[in-house]
Amino acid sequence: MSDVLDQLAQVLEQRRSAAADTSYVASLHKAGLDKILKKVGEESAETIIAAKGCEAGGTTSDLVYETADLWFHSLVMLSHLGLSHNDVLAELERRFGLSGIEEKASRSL
Ligand SMILES: N=c1c2ncn([C@@H]3O[C@H](COP(=O)(O)OP(=O)(O)OP(=O)(O)O)[C@@H](O)[C@H]3O)c2ncn1[C@@H]1O[C@H](COP(=O)(O)O)[C@@H](O)[C@H]1O
Repeated sequence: MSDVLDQLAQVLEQRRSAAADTSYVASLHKAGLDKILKKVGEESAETIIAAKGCEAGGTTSDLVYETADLWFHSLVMLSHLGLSHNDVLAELERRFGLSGIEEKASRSL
């Protein structure tokens, strides 16, 4: 499945120099970081609402759809700043197996 992320990262990179009137991603890059962050914020809020709806007995498909929107716009944000999902995956890999409780305790030493 990470093939999808690799392929999407390539497309997002290409869109940094594409015409804004033919591509949604290019239009976000052209509009700039503040516009991209606004979309990340909106999609975060929509994901929270979908998760609450899910807990209240709503469909899981809404939550999956909104989370995909959030991930997608987060990937555009990373790409805009010269980063990719690989940077985030490397950080998750570094943390893998490290208990969150132990990590927090080590910060207060
Ligand atoms: N995965 C996505 C993807 N997910 C969501 N979206 C778009 O993100 C937008 C979500 O915004 P909203 O739901 O808030 O809708 P909106 O009200 O129209 O948005 P605004 O006008 O408020 O900005 C919609 O236009 C969706 O179509 C995506 N657009 C593109 N991709 C991928 O990016 C690739 C490149 O896209 P283009 O750059 O458009 O060719 C595509 O081939 C896809 O793989």
